[in-house]
Order: sequence, then structure tokens, then C-alpha cells
Amino acid sequence: MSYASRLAAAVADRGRLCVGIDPMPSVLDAWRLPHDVQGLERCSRAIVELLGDRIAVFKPQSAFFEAYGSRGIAVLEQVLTDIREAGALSLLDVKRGDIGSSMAGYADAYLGEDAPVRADAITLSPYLGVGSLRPAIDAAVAGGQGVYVLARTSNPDGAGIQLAATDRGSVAQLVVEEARELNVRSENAIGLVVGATHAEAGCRLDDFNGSILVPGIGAQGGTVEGLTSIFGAAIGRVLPTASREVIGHGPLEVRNRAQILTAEVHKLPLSDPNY
Ligand SMILES: O=C(O)c1cc(=O)[nH]c(=O)n1[C@@H]1O[C@H](COP(=O)(O)O)[C@@H](O)[C@H]1O
Repeated sequence: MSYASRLAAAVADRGRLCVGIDPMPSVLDAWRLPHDVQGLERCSRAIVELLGDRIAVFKPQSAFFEAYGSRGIAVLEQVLTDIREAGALSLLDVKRGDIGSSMAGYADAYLGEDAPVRADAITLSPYLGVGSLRPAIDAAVAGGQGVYVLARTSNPDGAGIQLAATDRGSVAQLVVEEARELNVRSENAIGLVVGATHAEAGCRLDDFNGSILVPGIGAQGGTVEGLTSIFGAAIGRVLPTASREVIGHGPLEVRNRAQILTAEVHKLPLSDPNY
């Protein structure tokens, strides 16, 4: 089954919210856990335990696992297994991007059938050219997995590059166009990342044909309510994601915060039934 179909089924069943697993030091503090591998493991596995039956997509942030070396990666492997066993989808936030041969290596690492750190989808950076991501896109299509390509990121520093003008529109717009064209032959396995923190998306998304991951809600100032005006006709394709807003207030708050956000997302005019 294609990633687009798997995502559609998951959100139809559980709602359209992606919860980020970012076990950073401030989150471990809120959970009263030590800044070590045991703290990392208890926090990240508990998030899946608390929400695994009700959230469609979990997005572990690789950085916070890599920080602990091979033992941190072992925890990430376990968390990805937990997510799979809970019946949810995993979107590993690794933001990779390299020349073709190295990209093929990353594709094997995160999307390969026998990869220990295998995820249902990964985030990719397109600044070596959207075409350079091809090995990961091909691997994703073959495995029923997806990729999310950075188009207009949520951070203020992104504007300088992403909104730079070219003769075909902004750089972000070029990423959108190339992803859309590649999607036609790729079962819509290619998604985009567009932040919730700007007054406008910074690129036209009306005829984009994949999923749109939307970070920046909560801790970075974006709101679910604000998505309608940012995304316009593309609202049916958004997959809002939040991490600290859900997991940053300790374990007792996790279910409650996730429920509030899920209910808010449910109120969006989600016309497109595909995502
Ligand atoms: O690819 C991402 O997920 C991402 C893209 C982006 O433009 N902005 C952004 O914040 N993210 C990630 O989304 C998460 C945001 O976490 P919170 O701000 O706590 O919800 C972090 O893991 C970021 O790395």
C-alpha cells in the first residue's frame, strides 16, 4: 500500500495530528527525568505508551537520540518499533540530503527493508537539489513509505534562502513545483514541510499533490486556528505537528494536551479526504 493510502487510513482512524518526540533536556526536566540514556528511554517510550492508541503519526527527532551516541540510537530503534506495534506511523525527523550515492546510503539507513532504524517516513533537505533526493524517493515508493521535503521552514532564519527570488518564483516555490512533478510518478509519496509560524505559506500550494507537514504549533507561536488562512485551498493536505506543546509539560499533561490539539485540528475544514 502506498504511503499516501497508509496515511489517509491512519488519520481517518485516529485524527490528523502528528506528535513530535523531542526528548530534549527541558522536556526531561519537566518529566523529572535525568539527562541520560535512561531518562531518554523512559520519556520517549512513555510518550508512545500514553498516546500510541490514539495518535496517527509520531515524529521522533533524531538529534536528541544521536546526542547519546550508539545507546541513544538503540533507544530510537526501540521507539520506532514501539510506534509500529502501537499501529501508528513513524516519521523520523533526520533532515537528510546529499549527492546521489550518499543519499542512497541514507535511504538504506532509514527506509531499507531490513534497516534497524527503519521509519514509515523521513524528513529531507533539498538544498543539493530536489533531484538529488531521488534514491530516497525511489526507496520510499518501493516500501510504501514517504519523504517530507523542507520547503518553507518554521524558523525565522529560513526566509533568507527560502524566499529568495528566482525567475520561476521563490526558492520554496521551486521546491514545491519539483516535488509536485516528481509526485506524479511517485504515488504521492513526497510531502512538504511548511511551517505554521508565518502569516503566509510563502509558496503556492493549491495544486500540490502530497501531504504537508506543518511544524511550529505551540512552542514556536503557530496555532491550529491560524492554519486556515495560511494554507487556503491546501488545508485538506496539512498534517499539523507539535512536540513541546504536547510533551513539554510532564507526563500527566500529555493525553490532555494531545486531546485538545486533536479536537482543534478536527474543526479545520479538511475537504480533501485523502490525507
Ligand atoms: O521538519 C521538521 O519537523 C521541522 C521543520 C521546521 O520547519 N520546523 C521545525 O520546528 N521542525 C521540527 O519540528 C519540531 C518542533 O518542535 P516543537 O516546536 O516543540 O513543536 C522539532 O523537532 C523541529 O526540528
